[in-house]
Amino acid sequence: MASSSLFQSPSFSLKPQKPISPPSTRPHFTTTIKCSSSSSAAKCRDNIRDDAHRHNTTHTHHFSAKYVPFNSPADDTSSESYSLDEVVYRSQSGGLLDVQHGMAALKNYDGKYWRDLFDSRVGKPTWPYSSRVWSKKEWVLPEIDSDDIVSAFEGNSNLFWAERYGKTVLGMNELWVKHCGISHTGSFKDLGMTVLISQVNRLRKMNRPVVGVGCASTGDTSAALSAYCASAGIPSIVFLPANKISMAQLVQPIANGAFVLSIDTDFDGCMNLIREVTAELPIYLANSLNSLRLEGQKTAAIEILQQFDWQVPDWVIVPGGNLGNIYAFYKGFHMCKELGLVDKIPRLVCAQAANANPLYLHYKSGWDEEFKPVKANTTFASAIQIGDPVSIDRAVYALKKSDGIVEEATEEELMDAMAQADSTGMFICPHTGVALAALIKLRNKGVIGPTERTVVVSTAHGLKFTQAKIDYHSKEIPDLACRFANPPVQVRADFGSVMDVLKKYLSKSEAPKH
Ligand SMILES: Cc1ncc(COP(=O)(O)O)c(C=O)c1O
Ligand SMILES: N[C@@H](CCOP(=O)(O)O)C(=O)O
Repeated sequence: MASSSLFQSPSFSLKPQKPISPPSTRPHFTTTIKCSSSSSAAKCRDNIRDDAHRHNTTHTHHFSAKYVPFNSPADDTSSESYSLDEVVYRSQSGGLLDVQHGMAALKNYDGKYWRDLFDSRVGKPTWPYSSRVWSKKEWVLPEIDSDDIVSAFEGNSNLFWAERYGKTVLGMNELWVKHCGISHTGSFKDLGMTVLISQVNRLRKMNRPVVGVGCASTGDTSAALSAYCASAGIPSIVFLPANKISMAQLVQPIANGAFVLSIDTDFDGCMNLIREVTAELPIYLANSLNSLRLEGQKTAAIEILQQFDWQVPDWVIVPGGNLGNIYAFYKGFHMCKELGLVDKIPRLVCAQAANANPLYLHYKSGWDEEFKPVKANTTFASAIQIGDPVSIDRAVYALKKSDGIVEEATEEELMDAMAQADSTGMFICPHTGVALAALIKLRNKGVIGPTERTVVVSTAHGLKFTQAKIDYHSKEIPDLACRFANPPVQVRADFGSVMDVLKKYLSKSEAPKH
């Protein structure tokens, strides 16, 4: 992408680095709670993990979960299944797997029980339930010992009422943005990675031969993987497509001590390589091909319902790349319906960049033709520059079951949507721009109505993608008008010059409307 002359950026070499040693064993994230002077010695707590141990707050009622081939009938005991303690990513037929929960045991408790239980855990410094992923532990990894959990108290992300953007740009009263990128490593990947790395931690304590954890990445999975591994003292290995991820994303695994391979290919090439490598070496695969990740990511859907006090929104729009997340959202909503917490699920929209739109093309064919991967072209939404998504079957299933829609956004549409949203007080990533651009199209077509409650899922923090914003506001992007660019004004350092530009600016700006 174009670089800017208006903004000065610090120099940082993208040259491949010397191999970095894996991090040594370090303590996990813990929060120390000091004893008040009046508390008795018996009540005095070292940390919340020890406290949970003492009070056995991690009791899980013997719920269970296992891997089954994706789209297996629920509670089918006759067919292929695997313990979550096995290292397995594919079914015997080579298809995807899914984590299947023992629904009969979960159904012994009604919807109110689950709503009250989940609500009761919000905002308490209790291990591991302070994490909004682990506050749903019974529905995520019911059998893991809480001592094995590696958590940064993920989830609890802002569900933001986008009042001004909704009203002025879309004529909507009920536009909400779920800021999943306001999180430990700046993307929704933390939700899945806490689950996957906790399970790896458990496997390593069981002396299973897992020497490290690896992924291919467009920048966010690698950031989450390296942070959670570093926290648990587990080596991490990341395969990155050279020069295709942002500087802020690149520096994350470097800083967290991952072994970073910068490979001269695209994401799909990296994905093929990590699959081959993890089939040969005892390196555990951390991409969403591994269905454990989606167990954490599905809690974002449950959290949205909880934040709406268990009212169901009409629409949820999710930007899609490797296509695990759209299924994770479906699964979270569907479990809430099946277990009686709510009585319906929202319609889902998957939003793709037009430069990397294999799902959109498949949808436009009426799902009829066989899915064809594409060669993904460069897009400012670089984290979804993916042409051969591993979770295509999961995504199609989720969209069919939720009466869903797929929309696409051109570079101009996604960058304008991002810039316009930023101008109303957000600071979103280009992928969220893709989702907002999809929403604009669906509003213009009358598919989404003005009063329908709509949630746009913001998947990463805007601060990871500052170069894209700099390029836009510098108006340095070929073929883009950059309609909402707001470049800084160069002015001489004297009072008269400053007053001149200020008067010009103020004469153009509108008086506030009351
Ligand atoms: C910021 C961001 N948004 C959206 C996505 C798409 O998620 P998924 O691959 O699960 O479709 C990704 C990763 O692919 C991402 O990093
Ligand atoms: N955007 C992702 C791409 C890989 O997706 P995953 O969910 O399969 O790990 C990234 O940040 O790497």
